[in-house]
Amino acid sequence: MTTPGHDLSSLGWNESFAADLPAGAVPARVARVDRGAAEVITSGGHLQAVYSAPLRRAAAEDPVALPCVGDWAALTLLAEGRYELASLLPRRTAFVRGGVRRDSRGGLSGDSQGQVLAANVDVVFVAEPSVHGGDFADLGRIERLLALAWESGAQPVVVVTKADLIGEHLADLLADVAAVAPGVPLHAVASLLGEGLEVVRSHLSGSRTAVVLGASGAGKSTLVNALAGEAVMETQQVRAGDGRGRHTTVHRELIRLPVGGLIIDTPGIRRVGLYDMSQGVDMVFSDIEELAEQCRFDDCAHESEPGCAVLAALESGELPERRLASWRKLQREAQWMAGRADARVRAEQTRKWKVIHKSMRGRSRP
Ligand SMILES: Nc1nc2c(ncn2[C@@H]2O[C@H](COP(=O)(O)OP(=O)(O)OP(=O)(O)O)[C@@H](O)[C@H]2O)c(=O)[nH]1
Ligand SMILES: [Zn+2]
Repeated sequence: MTTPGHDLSSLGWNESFAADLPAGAVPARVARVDRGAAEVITSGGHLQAVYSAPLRRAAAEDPVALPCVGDWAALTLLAEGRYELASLLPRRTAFVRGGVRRDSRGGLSGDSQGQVLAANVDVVFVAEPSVHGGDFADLGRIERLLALAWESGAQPVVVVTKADLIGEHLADLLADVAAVAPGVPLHAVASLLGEGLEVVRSHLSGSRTAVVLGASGAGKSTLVNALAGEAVMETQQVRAGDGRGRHTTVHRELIRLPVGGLIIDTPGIRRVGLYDMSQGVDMVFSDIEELAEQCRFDDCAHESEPGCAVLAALESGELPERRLASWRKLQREAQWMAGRADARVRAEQTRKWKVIHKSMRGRSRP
């Protein structure tokens, strides 16, 4: 095993990853990916590493095997002095877009055509403004983003941003948000005023890696800059102010904060709220799942069944109507998405059979 420089631990390297590193390989974290190559950070600095032939073959079989930002990779030194990205260390967590099951996460044998958007994320900050376009924080959006966060395997943390805009009603709002985020740390910040940042920052200690999910204008970039203590991300004001488009700046996807900790920010992660989720829904609504276990019938649909614990909780006011509706809506979405993933697997199987048939026909011909 190579002894990594102290640099690597600031990138999130630890003994657990070290135990997975093949003998003689050089560890590196993927900062950005291109076609067939990745920009990685080693203890020696940034370098480009081309994918090995076995890695490319595995990726052709299943795109989940493709390196993505946040991955830890094993590099081997080629004769010409260049580095090759030989393999990926098993992922601890992953944001996967498109129907890859949890058990295949990070493995090299996903069962459908998924795409990994970010790997080895420890913390997911769900950013929701206290006030947004005249409305109060959107509880449904928080639930949806929490589902995605749980699905990834990372620890969700809800951050109510722009707390200065709601004034004296903050405590009431936080109580509402806490009710839709059982068991999830909840903080309020006013990034522009530098308030509430310390406790949010503490989730990054030990060089942990975070992503920030939230709607456009939720204050994600402002939050990251405030956490960093300097401008590491472009905010909407900057973009509007200097009139330059985003394309003019070199956009970093793995951002190391000067105060410690890392942030992954990619276009894919920015759009992740529009993608799918499934098991995450059960975790966000653990209170309803627990109620459902007490229903008289195992297959209770919580519509009109006698002895339904969910309806009883609704009746008593213990379970807010809005939350039940939100649960039903997200469940329907998750089912629809799961159905699409199944369809994709079926299409894939059909394709494989066609290939096999073709080769068999080819063989029987002279
Ligand atoms: N009042 C107040 N405004 C804030 C605060 N944080 C951010 N804003 C403002 O909200 C707007 C959006 O902030 P950004 O940080 O650019 O939002 P974003 O989530 O990164 O937006 P996208 O890049 O579009 O996804 C900017 O005009 C910020 O100045 C805050 O703590 N208080
Ligand atoms: Zn029921």
